[in-house]
Amino acid sequence: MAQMMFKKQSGYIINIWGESMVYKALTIAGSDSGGGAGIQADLKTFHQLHVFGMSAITAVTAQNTLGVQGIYPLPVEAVEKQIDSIAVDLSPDAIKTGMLFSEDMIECVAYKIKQHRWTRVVVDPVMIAKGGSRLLKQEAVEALQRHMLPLAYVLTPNIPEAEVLTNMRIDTLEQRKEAAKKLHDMGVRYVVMKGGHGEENELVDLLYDGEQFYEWKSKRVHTKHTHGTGCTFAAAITAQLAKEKTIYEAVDVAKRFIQAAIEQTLQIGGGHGPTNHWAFHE
Ligand SMILES: Nc1ncnc2c1ncn2[C@@H]1O[C@H](COP(=O)(O)OP(=O)(O)OP(=O)(O)O)[C@@H](O)[C@H]1O
Ligand SMILES: Cc1ncc(COP(=O)(O)O)c(N)n1
Repeated sequence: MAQMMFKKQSGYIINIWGESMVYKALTIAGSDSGGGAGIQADLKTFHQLHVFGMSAITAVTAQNTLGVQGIYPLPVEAVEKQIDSIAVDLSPDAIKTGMLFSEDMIECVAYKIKQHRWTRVVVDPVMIAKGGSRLLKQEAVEALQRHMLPLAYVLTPNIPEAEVLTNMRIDTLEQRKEAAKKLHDMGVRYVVMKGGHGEENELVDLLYDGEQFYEWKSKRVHTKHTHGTGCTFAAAITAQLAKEKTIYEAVDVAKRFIQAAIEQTLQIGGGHGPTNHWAFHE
């Protein structure tokens, strides 16, 4: 869709000629029954950012704020079918991938992304849930490196995920930059390394575009209610890319989205509660 002046109305976007323009984003990820992460976080974020959300579910998790009680991967064929159904009829403007779980699933999703020639692809390399449950099998890490990184227009690792993907230890900002360069060399167009892990009061999210580094700094909110921060942040980037924003604009909105979602906490559940997807308004 061509970039043009527009205003928002009733959730979707009206262009200067009064025509409605609906931007669409697809998430290929796991379902979180608790609603704070995974597919549910992605769809809520797309909706709040005025993008029509679609999903292909890779696995169903029984999950709440206390942890993950069960993981039920879907057959690869079911994921292929969901993706094809969307592709033939509802061509997405941007794609996000989240929990992919197994080597087979990664191969299938990578094949489908190539087959449908989707290029605005945000890969969130989800590996381990907050409570410690594995959302990506150990033996599938290599498949993620080999098949997904070259397809990633944007990769959004947190620091532990960047360590696994680059096989290096990351303690300092310099090491984060070195890891971002490695990930770029592995085929990623834009690396967005999230700085949520750690104890510092100031968080730094880093963007590497192959030439320069850009930093987004924010104040750490001291709360345990951060379930789904990674998914929500990457989904906000995806929504902005669907609307043809640049990567810099997309990260900027995503950063403000997640900051508001963490600050204006909902305080639900007995454990790590979800973020507030209603908090940010564009
Ligand atoms: N306590 C916090 N206060 C403010 N911003 C935060 C906090 N925790 C995370 N963020 C922000 O949230 C986004 C996601 O970062 P994080 O590193 O937590 O991702 P993640 O590890 O994938 O998420 P999760 O821990 O939920 O799996 C980043 O923009 C990060 O800066
Ligand atoms: C189905 C599913 N996908 C992803 C995550 C990780 O969530 P996040 O890293 O955003 O907390 C999760 N807990 N459950």
